[in-house]
Amino acid sequence: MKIVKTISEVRAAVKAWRAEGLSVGLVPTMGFLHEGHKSLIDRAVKENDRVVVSDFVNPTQFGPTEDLASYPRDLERDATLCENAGAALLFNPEPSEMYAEDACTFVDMSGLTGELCGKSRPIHFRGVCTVVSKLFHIVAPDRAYFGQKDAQQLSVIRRMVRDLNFDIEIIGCPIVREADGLAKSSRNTYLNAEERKAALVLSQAVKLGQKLAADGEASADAITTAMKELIEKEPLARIDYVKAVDAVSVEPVSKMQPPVLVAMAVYIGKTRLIDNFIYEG
Ligand SMILES: Nc1ncnc2c1ncn2[C@@H]1O[C@H](COP(=O)(O)OP(=O)(O)OP(=O)(O)O)[C@@H](O)[C@H]1O
Ligand SMILES: CC(C)(CO)[C@@H](O)C(=O)[O-]
Ligand code: BAL
Repeated sequence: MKIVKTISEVRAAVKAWRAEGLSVGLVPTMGFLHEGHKSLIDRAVKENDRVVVSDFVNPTQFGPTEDLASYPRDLERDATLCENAGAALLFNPEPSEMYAEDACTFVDMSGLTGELCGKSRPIHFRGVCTVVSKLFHIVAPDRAYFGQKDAQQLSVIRRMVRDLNFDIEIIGCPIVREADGLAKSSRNTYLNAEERKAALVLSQAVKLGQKLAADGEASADAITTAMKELIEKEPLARIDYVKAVDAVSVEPVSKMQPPVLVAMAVYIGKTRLIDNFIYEG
């Protein structure tokens, strides 16, 4: 596996593969890779001749008071995981390689981003759409892989690909969890032992919501209220949002008319974690 830092090196590698008629998969990440990322890479390796993993903590998707500076990084460990998983190329650019100092073109969306993380992090999806568009242009993959853990991101990327006619298949991959249920996340490393225990309240709320929906509760409000009540019992937890939305339009729903995305962001101490489930009926 090659580790490259420039756009021209990525383009040269992809051009050579294309000349051989090979297919290409892309797994965009912000690094500090774990089993969740590995599940995306594994799937990409199965479905494509060559896989590119991007490892870039994208500054434009972080708000001014967010954790850009402290976001965990470990390129060496990431490279080992990617190589063992069978990736062909790890793209780890510096911010200056991705963004000219006078860059003034961004990809923004007027829908799908008004609720959930888009509401709490107002510039977030503009940054995500911009960097993912750039990665799509740089790598020009056949398929790109995203986790269901970032459910709104997946809906946003699907819509962007449709609206901007990217000729790329978007593959959504299921949430990978720790043995006790906590969704794997690079930000879990911020948690101390007490917070790690408290963080279980997110997956417990997911399980409760799933059970209520499966048992036939038709009111989205009844489900999210029960989930909030459970989370509020945990003293270290502070709810950012727990909300039910249409999984495609990301607009709030009152009835559990599938497909419904029930998503949450919860602070455990200072760490903001997300989790969700989709009710398919
Ligand atoms: N537990 C997981 N299961 C499945 N996919 C995941 C999981 N965690 C992250 N991903 C996916 O990996 C890709 C890269 O995500 P990212 O690098 O932000 O990882 P992360 O661990 O979610 O980090 P963060 O702490 O920022 O939430 C995204 O498509 C994301 O949805
Ligand atoms: C898609 C992504 C790599 C864009 O920076 C990021 O938002 C992430 O890791 O989910
Ligand atoms: N996986 C989402 C990246 C972020 O929180 O910025």
